[in-house]
Amino acid sequence: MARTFFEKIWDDHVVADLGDGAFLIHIDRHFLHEVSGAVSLKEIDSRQRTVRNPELTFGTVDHVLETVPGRGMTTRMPGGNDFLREFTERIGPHGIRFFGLDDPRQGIVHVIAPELGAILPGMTFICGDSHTCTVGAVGAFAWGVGSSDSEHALATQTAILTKPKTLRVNFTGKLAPGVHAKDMILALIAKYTANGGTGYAIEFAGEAVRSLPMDGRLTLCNMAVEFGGRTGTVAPDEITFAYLKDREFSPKGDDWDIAVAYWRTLASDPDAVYDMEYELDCSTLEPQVTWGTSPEHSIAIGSVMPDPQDAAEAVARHSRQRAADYAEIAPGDAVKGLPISGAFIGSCTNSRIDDLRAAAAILKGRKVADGVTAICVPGSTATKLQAEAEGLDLIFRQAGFEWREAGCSLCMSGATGGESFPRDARVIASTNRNFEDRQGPHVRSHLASPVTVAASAIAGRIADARDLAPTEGN
Ligand SMILES: CC(C)[C@H](C(=O)O)[C@@H](O)C(=O)O
Ligand code: SF4
Repeated sequence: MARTFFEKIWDDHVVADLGDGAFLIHIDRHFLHEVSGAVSLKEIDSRQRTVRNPELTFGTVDHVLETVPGRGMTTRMPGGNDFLREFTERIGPHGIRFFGLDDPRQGIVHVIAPELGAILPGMTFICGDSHTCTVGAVGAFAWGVGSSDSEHALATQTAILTKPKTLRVNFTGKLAPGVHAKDMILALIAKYTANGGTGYAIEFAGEAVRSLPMDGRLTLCNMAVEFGGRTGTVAPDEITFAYLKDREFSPKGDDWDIAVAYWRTLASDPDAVYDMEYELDCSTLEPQVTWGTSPEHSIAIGSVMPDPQDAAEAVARHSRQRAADYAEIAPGDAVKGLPISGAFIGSCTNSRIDDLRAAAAILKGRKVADGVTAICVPGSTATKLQAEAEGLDLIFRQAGFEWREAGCSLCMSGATGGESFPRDARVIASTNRNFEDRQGPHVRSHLASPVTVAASAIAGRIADARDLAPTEGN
């Protein structure tokens, strides 16, 4: 029978059918970070269990770790030191590979896993983190789990799961210059709502996806969870293979050839049937920006906030009104032009080398507006070193951006009292969540691509990078 790409991976990993729709699935790779990882390791230790396959398990520190230059193993998050201490003390004795503070392989889990070739096509991959779906971009089944599932996987190298339905999203047409993967996923979520992908293993397909480099594919899959999806994936192709070749944990020599031959068999059979199909035309897609408190509150940058009363469902009408009140924006207001006091380029959505290159191309020869705190936090130490080797850090610094060490940083810590923007700030961010208080108390976060964030930092207000006059060298 014809099978989809997802069904092929699924079939290859079922250990047992447990009945009532539940399956026992083998886990090929398991990543831990200091927040959820500390909890699952503590559980394992308190029950005196051993880790079944430490060689398939990896750990790093990213969430609460300070990102200012010259940091030590410190955090601003109240109680964060407990996570750092518990995690770093407990991980070593289990023989799990750990990329700590001074390891060039340290960084946000979802950024380092593909960079290291620790996630490969056809694999199953979990982490106690909702954005684990990011790494499905290399052609894997990757999903976020709770700390008890992570504990279960540490002890058994398996997870219990119901089989998700399959959804193919066809991004048709070609992207116009200045329009990026972030715009694709924001527009998709706005079109089909933040629950549009609920219950599905999502495969992103179509011409616009095929021509995206790996960093853009990772951005797409990162926000599959903001779409409600169990996972986001892109079937592997030549771009995937070229990206993975010679990475630290990628197969080498003959093993590489054998692996690629297998990976080529993974794409969906031509007559495979998906449970659902969605479509988004990329040829007319504009850069996106959010106005409210959900990624679903996304609009083309030149358009105005829609009337909450136009939403079909009462729940959506209510949540849009609440979001409008929180964001202090009214129906008919333009988002472009709203003054900002903060700009953040970072997070597992958009902190990879392509993101930093694209933002630097906008920042080169320009200055961040007075009154704007602009911060760039590369997603991994390796990305930071690569950017520095290319001189991108200088461009960021000369423009007036802070250039930080790798980690999650201002992406979420506002909600937990860690690194955050000041109360009431309006900021633009390359992150994935614009929830209330996410980046600080009553901070209003507008989500956009790194180029839109860079252009806005320069303008001091939400701006369209395509409107910038050329500068010398640009
Ligand atoms: C702390 C962690 C468990 C959390 C998540 O699961 O997503 C974080 O990464 C986030 O983005 O809010
Ligand atoms: S960068 Fe943000 S969204 Fe990504 S894992 Fe870290 S806190 Fe979560």
